Amino acid sequence: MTWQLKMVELGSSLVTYSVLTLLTVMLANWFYKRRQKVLLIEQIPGPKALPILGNALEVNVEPRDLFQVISGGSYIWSQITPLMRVWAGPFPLIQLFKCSVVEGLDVTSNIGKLRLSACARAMPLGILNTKFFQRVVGGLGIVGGVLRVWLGVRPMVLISLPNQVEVILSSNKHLDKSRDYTFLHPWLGTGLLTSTGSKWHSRRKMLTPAFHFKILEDFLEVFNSQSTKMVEKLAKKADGQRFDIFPYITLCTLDVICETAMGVNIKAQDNSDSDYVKAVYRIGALVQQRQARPWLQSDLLYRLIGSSKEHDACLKILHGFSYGTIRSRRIEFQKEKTNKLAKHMDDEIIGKKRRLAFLDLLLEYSEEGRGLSDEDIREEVDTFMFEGHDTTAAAINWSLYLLGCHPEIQARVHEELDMIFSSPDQPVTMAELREMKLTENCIKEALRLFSSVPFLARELQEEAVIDNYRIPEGTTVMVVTYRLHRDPDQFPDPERFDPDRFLPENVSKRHPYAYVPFSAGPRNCIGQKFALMEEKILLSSILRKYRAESCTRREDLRLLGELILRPENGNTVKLFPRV
Ligand code: HEM
Repeated sequence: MTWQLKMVELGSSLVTYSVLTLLTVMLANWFYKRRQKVLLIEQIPGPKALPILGNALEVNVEPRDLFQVISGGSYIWSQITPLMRVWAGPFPLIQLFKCSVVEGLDVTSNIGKLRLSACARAMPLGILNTKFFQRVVGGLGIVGGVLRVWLGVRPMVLISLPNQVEVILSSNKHLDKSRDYTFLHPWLGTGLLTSTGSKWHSRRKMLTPAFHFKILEDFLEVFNSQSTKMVEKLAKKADGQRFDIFPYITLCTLDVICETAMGVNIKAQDNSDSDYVKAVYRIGALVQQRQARPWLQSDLLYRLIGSSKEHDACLKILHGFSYGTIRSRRIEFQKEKTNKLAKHMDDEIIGKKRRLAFLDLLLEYSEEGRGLSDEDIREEVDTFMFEGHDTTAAAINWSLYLLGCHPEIQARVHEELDMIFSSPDQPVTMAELREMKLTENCIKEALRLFSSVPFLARELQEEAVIDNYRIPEGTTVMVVTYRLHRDPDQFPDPERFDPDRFLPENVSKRHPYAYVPFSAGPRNCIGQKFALMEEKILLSSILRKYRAESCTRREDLRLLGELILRPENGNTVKLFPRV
């Protein structure tokens, strides 16, 4: 018996020993890999990072200051070297940007010292006037030319030079979105914006034809009718008094996207108090809040101390609306299919062709047996709702803002529009769209200075080499479009609003990745043609009737870089009827 007991004891201690050895080996392996990664990340200059916390204290600012933290912080370091590494806790984040010299900078080496006096001189540039800036400059004192950020234990690398951005955006390997997008999952699921791998590939292939210009042409009617309504609403405001035009434009773009994506006119311009409209706005703010506050990122903590109840209430309204629309369109779709021939003939006789919303196309794909469930369709429709209205609203507002600051350029746009249109109420067709060259260049230049989407982030699935820095797998790389678009080599005198930068002869001189408001490469914006058409129609419909004056000076602008980049205090303008 005793020898048997001994055998059992030996056996169990052998098991314990093996398990412990295995755990030790796994742990050692993890530490070794982690160490390798940290060593690589630490090659990239950046501010000193605390253990565990990394640079989390520097980035723990109000959401409204976060944009300045990233673009402003990157700016300081960019004076010294073009690549910046920041540790977001234990995670590094790297930013690539342009090396340029600011008067007063004391660059003692590639990793130089930034004197307070230099910072004080840099502040009037209007980019750096933030708490973060002062904290970094005052607290860290010496900064390397390149900024890497550790968000806790998470490394981030910020990039903003065209050749560096090309490495990430042109690649077929670096297609995965960073974990910051996961907070959109409850609303958007894994639709085109948030999905990865084979799901993203097959969806992208399926959805690309839905943005063919023949289909977009059908949407002209929606763009025209909704912009007419917006201009009517603005008539009451066109008395030379100051007002915030931002909500007028946003509600119009919301109406446009609802009608084009789901085929439903929610009349947001008439009823901005509807539950759906309110939920769309509120959920965007809640997602942003969560992204900016590390302690709200765990689901459990979000439930305990976050706004999860409000978040869920918004979701219920949003999903309820989308599913309701999908169900009723599906029933209609089935009926129509049965009566297809008769209906087709009716339409032919009265010369009318039914316009299809994106949802109808998805239903068609689903009926063709392409494996799209109602949930799959809902994900895509909600993605269009999310990506397709705030982005365009911001772009139109920024264009109008800049034209309102530059009356001489606005006068040229008025001249162009007067040449193209015989009356201010004439609906826009493809022919007029093609002719609005200066208007389009103004929109492009506004998107350069104030890109609706101010940052893009990818999580590397394999190592990337940027400017001889090896950036390990698992690192978040963030493209800071705001800085990229201010590269003086690509855009001389970068702060100047100059639509002629987009004349073909000037565009051809630039690096293909110098300008990426719609991202670039395989994961670029699928809706960019739609967006430009809509922007041209909405902006021109305002400018055909009114002259705009902006009430905020460029130097007084406060930027709010949340999911979308917008002016913190709205877009206050004065409108005057054109005679
Ligand atoms: C001025 C307007 C717009 C701007 C500046 C813009 C910008 C962008 C950017 C920068 C991305 C890449 C995002 C990332 O990588 O994180 C993107 C992706 C996307 N956009 Fe847009 N967008 C605009 C309008 C639209 C519209 C009107 C729609 C739909 C109707 C749309 C649908 C999408 C979708 C579905 C994606 C994901 C594409 C993919 O990952 O394959 N966007 N957009």
